[in-house]
Amino acid sequence: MQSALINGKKLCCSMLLKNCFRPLSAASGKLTNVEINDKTGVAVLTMNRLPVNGLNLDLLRDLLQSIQEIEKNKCRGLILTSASNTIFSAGLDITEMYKPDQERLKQFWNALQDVWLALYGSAVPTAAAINGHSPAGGCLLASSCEYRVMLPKYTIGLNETQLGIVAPKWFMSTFRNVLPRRIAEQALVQGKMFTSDEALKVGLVDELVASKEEALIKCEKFFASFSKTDPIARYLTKKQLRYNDMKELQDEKVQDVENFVSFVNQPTVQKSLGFYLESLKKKAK
Ligand SMILES: CCCC/C=C\CC(=O)SCCNC(=O)CCNC(=O)[C@H](O)C(C)(C)COP(=O)(O)OP(=O)(O)OC[C@H]1O[C@@H](n2cnc3c(N)ncnc32)[C@H](O)[C@@H]1OP(=O)(O)O
Repeated sequence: MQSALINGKKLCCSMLLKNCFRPLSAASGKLTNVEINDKTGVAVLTMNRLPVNGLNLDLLRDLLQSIQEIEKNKCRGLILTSASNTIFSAGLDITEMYKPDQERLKQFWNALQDVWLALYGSAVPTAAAINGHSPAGGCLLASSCEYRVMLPKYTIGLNETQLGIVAPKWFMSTFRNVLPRRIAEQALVQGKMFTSDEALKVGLVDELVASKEEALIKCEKFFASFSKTDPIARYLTKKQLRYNDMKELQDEKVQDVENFVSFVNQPTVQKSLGFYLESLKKKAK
C-alpha cells in the first residue's frame, strides 16, 4: 500500500483519501454518491445499486444528476467507480428491456442517451476506476471517460452480440474512440469480454493496479497531468475530437429511441433476453 508523510506521521492512502473528502450532497442520490476531495477538487462518483449496479432508469437518472452537479461545481476531475468490491457495473438492467412497460422503456433509453452525452462530452476531465467486472453498459460508461484504471482478474467489453442484441452506433463510436478500428470491429462482432490483462494489452484500459485506492490515486495523477494545460483549451480540444460522435446521436435522438423500442420488442429479441436472464438466475442459484 502506498503511504505519505504528513506532519511527521506516516499515513496510508486510504487515510489520506478519507481525511479530505466531503460529500456533495446535492449530487448524491439514492443510488449514487459523490464525494469531493477538498485538496484536489476531484469528485468521486460512486455507483451504489448493489449487488451489480445494473443500469436501470433510477440509477441512470441519479448518474445524470450527479454528473451535472459535478460540472456545476467546476470540479477538477470526475472519477467514476463502484461501491461493489467485484462489479463495476453489470451494464443495462435487462429487466428494463424484458417484457417492458412501453413508456418506461422510452424513458429508460432516453436516460441512457443523456448520461452518455453528459459523460462523453463532460467539460470536467473524466476517469474510471474499474474495480470489478464491466460488461456492456458498464464498459460503455468506462469507455466514455478519458482514462481508465482497472483492477486485475476482472472482465470488460461490449458483449451485446452474445446476448443476441446489437450495440447502437454510439456504443460503437465510444469503443472506437479508445481502440484501434480493427480490434474494435473484431471485439464488437465477437461480443468479446477482455480480461484485465487483455484490456491493458489492446489499450482498452490505461493502467492495471492492485486496489481501488491505487486506482483512485492513478486517476488523480491523470488529472494532475493537466496542471499546466489551459482548462478551456483542454475542453474545447476534447469537444472537437468527440463532436461527430455526439452530434450523430443528438441529431437522431428521437429516432434512436424509436429504433431501440422497436428492436427490443421484436419477439426474437425478447426470447434472447428471456433466456439470458434465466441463465443469469440459474447461475446465481
Ligand atoms: C438494443 C439494445 C442495445 C443495448 C444493449 C445492451 C447493453 C447492456 O448493457 S445489456 C446487459 C449486459 N450485461 C451482461 O451481460 C452482464 C450479465 N451479468 C453477469 O455477467 C454477472 O451477473 C456479473 C459478472 C455482472 C456478476 O456476477 P456475480 O457477482 O456472480 O453475480 P450474479 O451473476 O449472481 O448476479 C447477481 C444478481 O444480479 C442479476 N443480474 C446480473 N446482471 C444483470 C443485468 N445486466 N440485468 C439484470 N439483472 C442482472 C442476476 O440475475 C442475479 O439476480 P438474482 O438471481 O435475482 O440474485
